Amino acid sequence: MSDNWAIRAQGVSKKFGLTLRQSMKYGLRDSVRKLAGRSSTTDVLREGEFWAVNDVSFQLNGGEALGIMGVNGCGKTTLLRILNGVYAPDKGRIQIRGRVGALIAAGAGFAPMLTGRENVYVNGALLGLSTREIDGLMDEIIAFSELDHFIDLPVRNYSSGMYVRLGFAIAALSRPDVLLMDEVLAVGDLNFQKKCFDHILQLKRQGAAIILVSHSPGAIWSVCDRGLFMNRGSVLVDGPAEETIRAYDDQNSRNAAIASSQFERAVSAHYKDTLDKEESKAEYGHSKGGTGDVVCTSVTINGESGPRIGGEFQFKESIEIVAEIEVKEPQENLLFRYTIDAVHYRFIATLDNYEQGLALPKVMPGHYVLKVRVQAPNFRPGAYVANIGITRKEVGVHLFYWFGAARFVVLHPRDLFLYADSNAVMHLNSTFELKPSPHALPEIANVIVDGRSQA
Ligand SMILES: Nc1ncnc2c1ncn2[C@@H]1O[C@H](COP(=O)(O)OP(=O)(O)OP(=O)(O)O)[C@@H](O)[C@H]1O
Repeated sequence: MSDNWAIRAQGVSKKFGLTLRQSMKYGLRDSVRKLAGRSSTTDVLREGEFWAVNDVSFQLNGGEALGIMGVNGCGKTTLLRILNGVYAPDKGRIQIRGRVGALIAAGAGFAPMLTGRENVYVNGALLGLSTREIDGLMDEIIAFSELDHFIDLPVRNYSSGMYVRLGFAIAALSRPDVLLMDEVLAVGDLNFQKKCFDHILQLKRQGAAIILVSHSPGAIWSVCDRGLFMNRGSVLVDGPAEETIRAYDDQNSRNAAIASSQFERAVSAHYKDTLDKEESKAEYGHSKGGTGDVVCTSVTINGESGPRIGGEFQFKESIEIVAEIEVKEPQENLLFRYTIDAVHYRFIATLDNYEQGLALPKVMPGHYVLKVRVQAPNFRPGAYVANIGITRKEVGVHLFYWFGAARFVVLHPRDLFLYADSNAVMHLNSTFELKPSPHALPEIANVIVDGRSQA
């Protein structure tokens, strides 16, 4: 194990009570037990408590940056607060070498009645700087934060962006050995964010250990070498930044699928009465309808080896959509059409038996299974929904429709995308080529040949 470590966390856990009342009751009880010299109950969960951070261990060396990702409420900020000494862990041990600069919540740690300048002195002293050192840093802090004459106004009048500017300038310019940054940087405007990231990278080059909590894959990608992906207080991935980003993307895709189906169920329940009567409400929630001459009783999406629990597929994995169909009256020129929705867009693709070369001039009453195989679909990682519509070719009336009939998730390919972008849904097969221009210097021409670097 390297001796250049700046942070060591071993089995760190922190629990909270679900209600303030309960937390206060347990807190009081624990204090009394401590005073009476009895063993503490901090390392077990009592009724109404949960682990906000659960058995987290990692080591970070000087000059390394660690990104922490995870959905809201998974324990990222609590972990930062433990590292910063705001919370004592209920279990486990933290060791930190050197001065810790932290920006965890906008405005936290500032006395509202004091001016920005006075707060710099207070915070600088808390960081262990002498008054002389703070004097020496003051101009740099004012210039970096771009607060100008606002530095002499009480901070209670600051905007949230101004809090962040001052908070970052104090934390990052006080020559920290460890810098802890929460998502709060996103409050600043884009120019300021860029300046902060440049400064963070500079600190890293100078040997500081950086921990950055962010929901932005771009921020993690550009700053961090390693990442932790957290879920419900625990670390599920501790690895290269790309692995962490992919785990986070995959979880977001799954959550989007679950949230959209829950939303749909809630709206369906709300509209249930009207739904049964109305026939042509083309929205989620009014999810099924039509004349009923043909009905589809189930839609499942299978992978190459059969049904997929959770509807999860690898990127470009072929899918098979299987529908159970009941035809109640003889039908001519039957048309089955699937439409696919992405998280932000409706109807990004349609699949229709006529377009795909299957004419159905006459279909007699009975039960059928409709199978549609899609070879290597080019959906980017994300969550998708399949809707089915059944009509006759020449008649516009829907015999049946079902919005949100099935959902599936395309997982992040291990080695292709850096991160998913929920606005981009299609992957276009293409080739990239980089060749030296005819005017290139001979050195460049020797390095790049047909898009491949040569040693
Ligand atoms: N002081 C507290 N008292 C009780 N519960 C708390 C407290 N602070 C955080 N929690 C709970 O602990 C869990 C983890 O919260 P935390 O703020 O660490 O999550 P997070 O991953 O930083 O979320 P976000 O991405 O929304 O910032 C949440 O369920 C939250 O409600």
